[in-house]
Amino acid sequence: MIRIVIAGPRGNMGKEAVQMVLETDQFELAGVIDRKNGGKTLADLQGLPDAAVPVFDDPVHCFQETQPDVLVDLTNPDTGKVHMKLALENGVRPVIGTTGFSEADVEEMSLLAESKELGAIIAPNFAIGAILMMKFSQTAARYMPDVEIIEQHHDRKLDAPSGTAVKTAQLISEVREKKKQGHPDEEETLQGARGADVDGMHIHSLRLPGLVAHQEVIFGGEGQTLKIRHDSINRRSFMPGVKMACEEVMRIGVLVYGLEHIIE
Ligand SMILES: NC(=O)C1=CN([C@@H]2O[C@H](COP(=O)(O)OP(=O)(O)OC[C@H]3O[C@@H](n4cnc5c(N)ncnc54)[C@H](OP(=O)(O)O)[C@@H]3O)[C@@H](O)[C@H]2O)C=CC1
Ligand SMILES: O=C(O)C1=N[C@H](C(=O)O)C[C@H](O)C1
Repeated sequence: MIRIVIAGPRGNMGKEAVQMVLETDQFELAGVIDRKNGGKTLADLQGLPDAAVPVFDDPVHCFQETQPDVLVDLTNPDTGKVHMKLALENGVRPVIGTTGFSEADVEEMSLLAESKELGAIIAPNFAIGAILMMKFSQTAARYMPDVEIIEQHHDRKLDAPSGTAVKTAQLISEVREKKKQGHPDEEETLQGARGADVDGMHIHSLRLPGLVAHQEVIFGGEGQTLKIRHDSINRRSFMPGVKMACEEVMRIGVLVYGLEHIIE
């Protein structure tokens, strides 16, 4: 039995994660972290299952009271970083779905996990199809190094570019020479027109109501283009990956950044 605490249970992702943990035989929902509802139970929260799971507003109090194995964090960038650090300091293995971690944040958490000899996972995207999109993009970039990334999300998203787009660019950077794309004399006559620049690759972020999470990686070569696209049309699409990460984090003793290291 793996005892799990979920931070952000009222959110889009948190609600689905609560449901998934309650429905999984080998998981037990030990508690949830919700800054607005400390002292209540899950059953008191609107739209959440009728379960006698304690709600804590203070993460350290939650870890001490419930002694969980795993923290699943689905909050926001600032809170996710604080929760991850507190989890590791209190002997709890973090599974972080929250995006907005910089390379320096990942490095800092990696050192902390190593010093505590605890498994930890930061997963910019839990959807299996999105992980395959990233892997396929890395393979394609070996042969077609000119590439741009277009990510599309709902308009409630706090961070841009998405964690998935940044991770995709990092994976591509591992296999291609650094290069500047477009015309060498290219100039933006409107700032931002060419998007964000990661090692010469451009990322374009769209935010619209009606979208969930979508990404297209477009490669260009002489006389041809290749498009690799993934769409999450609901948040249940992420749950098999969350489940897999909760199991895997119990088997490892270091930080893993990205589920592509787990799905070989
Ligand atoms: N890795 C992946 O596959 C995926 C990752 N994500 C990421 O997960 C995160 C959550 O996304 P989503 O569910 O759509 O966002 P929501 O805004 O729907 O949910 C975020 C939740 O976090 C809560 N929260 C905010 N601050 C705190 C805090 N200090 N303590 C405890 N809870 C807090 C909010 O509650 P309130 O503010 O009301 O207190 C809210 O319920 C984002 O970073 C997103 O990018 C999303 C989808 C997939
Ligand atoms: O905020 C979201 O919704 C999502 N965030 C993640 C990201 O930033 O890549 C994963 C997925 O795209 C949904």
